[in-house]
Amino acid sequence: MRTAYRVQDVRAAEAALMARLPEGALMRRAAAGLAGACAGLLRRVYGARVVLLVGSGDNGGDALYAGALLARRGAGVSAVRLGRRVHEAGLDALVRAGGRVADDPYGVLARADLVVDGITGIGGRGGLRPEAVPVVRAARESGAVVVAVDLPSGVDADTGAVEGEAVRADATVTFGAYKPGLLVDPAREYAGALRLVDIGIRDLLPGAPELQALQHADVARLLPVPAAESDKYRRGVVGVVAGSARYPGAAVLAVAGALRGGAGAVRYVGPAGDAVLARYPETLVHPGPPGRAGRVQAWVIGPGLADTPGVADVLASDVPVLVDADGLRLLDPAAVRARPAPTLLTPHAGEAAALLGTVREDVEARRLDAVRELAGRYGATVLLKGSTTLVADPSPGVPVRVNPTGTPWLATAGSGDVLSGLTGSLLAAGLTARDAGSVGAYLHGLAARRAATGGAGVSPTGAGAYPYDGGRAAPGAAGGAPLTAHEVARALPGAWRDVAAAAPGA
Ligand SMILES: NC(=O)C1=CN([C@@H]2O[C@H](COP(=O)(O)OP(=O)(O)OC[C@H]3O[C@@H](n4cnc5c(N)ncnc54)[C@H](OP(=O)(O)O)[C@@H]3O)[C@@H](O)[C@H]2O)[C@@H](O)CC1
Ligand SMILES: [K+]
Repeated sequence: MRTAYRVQDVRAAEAALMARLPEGALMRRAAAGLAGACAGLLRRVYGARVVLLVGSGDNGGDALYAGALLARRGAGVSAVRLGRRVHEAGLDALVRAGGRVADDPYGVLARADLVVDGITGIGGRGGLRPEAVPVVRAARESGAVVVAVDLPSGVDADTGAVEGEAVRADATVTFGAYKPGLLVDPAREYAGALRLVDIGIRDLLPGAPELQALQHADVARLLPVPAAESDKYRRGVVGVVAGSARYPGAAVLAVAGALRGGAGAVRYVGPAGDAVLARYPETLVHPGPPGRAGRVQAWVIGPGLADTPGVADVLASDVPVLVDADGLRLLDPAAVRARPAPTLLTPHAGEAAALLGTVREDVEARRLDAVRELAGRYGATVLLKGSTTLVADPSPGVPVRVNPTGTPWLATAGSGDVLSGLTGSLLAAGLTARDAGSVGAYLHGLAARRAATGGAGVSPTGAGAYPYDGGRAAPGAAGGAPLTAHEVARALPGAWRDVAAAAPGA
């Protein structure tokens, strides 16, 4: 499992460790890790042209010490000063190693092989300052590999917000712990491939991180496995209330997901029974209302529902309920809060904005805050869809889960319907709402990657989600081809097998 910690927690852990270590030891560890990563990104260090963008603080200090190490290995290293101050000891080290301060930033950037962004790290406030903007643009346009130190400068470490412009890195080398902004959009997009350098603070961080990103082995442990004596009812029945005369396809896609989510049977309730049966004859079909359809262990309601009634009926049940799409528009917040059984809401940014009484752009700009706020307000688990899907528990202090397997190819009609069915099925099979949401999102993303790439190009270790292979690959840039929601559903069993193979002892 990858975890991310807030700046205040990282700083507290660093302070506790620094008190026990000689002066400068932590920065030397950070710089050594950074220089090693830079060397790995250069074909050859000797003779390579490296430009350091150096801000006022210790982030610039890291860049300068790493630059000194590269200069000692024969790189030509130039520092571009962008702050009001500079880390003097770091600058001394660079100059002693043969590096220099650039008189012509644009000239050295135009010839650079590698640019090290040390403008700001966890001490940065607001976006990039105006004087840094043209320099950062020149770095990007130079064609050099851009490596961010700790964080891409200009992104907010704790929230993942990006105000104005920020550095777009090919890779980010971060110290001690991931920061939330490295894993959550929009900042995640700026970070490129991630590498974590251990500087020894791990045991000094608090027990509960701010964020958790599951990997294959974590998901494998959570997958429902039928016992020898299981029958379809013991494995769980998921009820799917979806589709309408206008949108029968949503019912078919939600059922397609539900059939691949581990429940023993899928009960479809609604007007699209014929369309569902034509594609999936194994489905149990009932015209409704849900209260009369028979016993289920979890409900999914919402995809393609239009204005079909049923939401109140389902919310009144005593089993876990997943509400998506049109269901979100029709739900009564008081009824959600009053439920004794778990509720999982699965909005995209626009639906989340409607639930919060704000606009979509606001949710997209501060996804982590928005998902926590929604979960608190509704007393429900909330899965906020997006390229970095988030799952928040209603109890404060429980880490938010961030899904690492998303791909831009998933932004296709009907893929959310598949996710609803899949996740509801995991709920029926007995997973908690938080686990069902994070496992559902993980499998769904992985299935989309498999479908988009024809099964290739997906790392079975889960490391592929944040590729760091010495190259420039970033999530979503993994290649692939357009896909349909049906293809995502069809790729789910393969994704499931990939993940299950990572289980300890599998
Ligand atoms: N602590 C440790 O042991 C270790 C820390 N480590 C490293 O230190 C980093 C944190 O260092 P930090 O605290 O000095 O903050 P940092 O991010 O360099 O920026 C601070 C200065 O930048 C300025 N500034 C602010 N906003 C700005 C903006 N928008 N645009 C431009 N400038 C802006 C502002 O100064 P001002 O210019 O206002 O005088 C502010 O004082 C951390 O990310 C990691 O890399 C590692 O070596 C491991 C050990
Ligand atoms: K930086």
